[in-house]
Amino acid sequence: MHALSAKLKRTKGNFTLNVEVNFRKGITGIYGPSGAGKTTLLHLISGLEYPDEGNISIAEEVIVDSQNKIWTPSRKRKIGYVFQEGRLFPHMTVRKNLLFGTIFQSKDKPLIAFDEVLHLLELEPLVDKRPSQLSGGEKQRVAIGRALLSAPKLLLMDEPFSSLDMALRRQIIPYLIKINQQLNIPMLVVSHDLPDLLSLTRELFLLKNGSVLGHGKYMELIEKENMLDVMRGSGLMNVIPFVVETHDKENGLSILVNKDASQEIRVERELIKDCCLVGEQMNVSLRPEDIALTLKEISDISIRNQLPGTIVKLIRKENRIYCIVDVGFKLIVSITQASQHKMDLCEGKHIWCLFKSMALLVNV
Ligand SMILES: Nc1ncnc2c1ncn2[C@@H]1O[C@H](COP(=O)(O)OP(=O)(O)OP(=O)(O)O)[C@@H](O)[C@H]1O
Repeated sequence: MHALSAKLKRTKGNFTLNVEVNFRKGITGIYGPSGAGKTTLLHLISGLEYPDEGNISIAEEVIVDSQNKIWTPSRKRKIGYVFQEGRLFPHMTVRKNLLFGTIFQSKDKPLIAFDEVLHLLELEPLVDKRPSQLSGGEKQRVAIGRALLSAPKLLLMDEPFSSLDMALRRQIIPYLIKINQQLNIPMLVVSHDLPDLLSLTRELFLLKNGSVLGHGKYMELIEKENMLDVMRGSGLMNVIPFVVETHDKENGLSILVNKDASQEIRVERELIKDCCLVGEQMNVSLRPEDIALTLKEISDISIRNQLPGTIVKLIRKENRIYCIVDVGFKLIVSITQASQHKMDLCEGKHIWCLFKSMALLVNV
């Protein structure tokens, strides 16, 4: 069963959005360049804009159908919408801002109780403050809490990170992951920042010029050339889930393991001091340009991580070659054309991926 299905057409000036979407539960990242139609899509789903034609169903319930003249107003759609800048009421305390969400609950069973929202988003110390006394990340957490208290069947977030600096982004992401794990609702998160989105989800929906370019797992999309082109714009990244296996304090290293791959894969990361206990799960980012390829394992070298793999795809973009390498999970590696020629790299070739322990960036 699809949590959200829609077929929508909407023209604004020279721009036309014409899409068919089917979203499941869990987090989907809506990604695309500026002007692709991401916000328009969220506006149509939430009822802030009318489609010229089309239909929308949430959990199999039809809320819009232009042919049959069905139109459900925003407040009755049971959709939580978190705007870029939070949009809290400045004259109300955090408590009152949160309680505002509950007036939209209608007779339905709440998705989550008020106290649970406080706990989930760690808002207890903030309840008597006003928005002007909060940081950007705290405001964003209150806005998310308010949306959850409206008992939504669907949560929409438009650029939830863009008003936050890097440190605050890192703080918000675990809350969104917790919401996803604890509440069984679909979440659509719009962002034009690919690494941010990948910290949340690998499930992406790509839009360009008002049309759907692709929908699926990041690594599967990346193998398609036209999609790689779009994603290159905001910085391609490998984002891999790992669990902390041990902290080797003597050698200043943390050993991380990925058990989802076809075989267990261990990597070494410079000691992660402040966060992440043994057994904790985390996303680790690795830039495609921080991985080197060699034809054999190298023993006399300071690079700690050396993973054997097979090249499954080579994509040439200008002077750069993007190699998709299967090391148990797929990695995207960026090298120069000169290196490809020198090493005679081709699809199916067995190679080693080398990266320094310091190249692994810990997200959450
Ligand atoms: N009121 C309007 N009249 C005419 N064109 C509009 C109007 N509002 C938006 N557009 C155009 O619609 C297109 C899609 O805009 P939209 O805001 O949905 O894109 P987006 O993908 O969210 O972009 P961004 O990442 O920059 O926020 C853009 O080309 C924009 O210029």
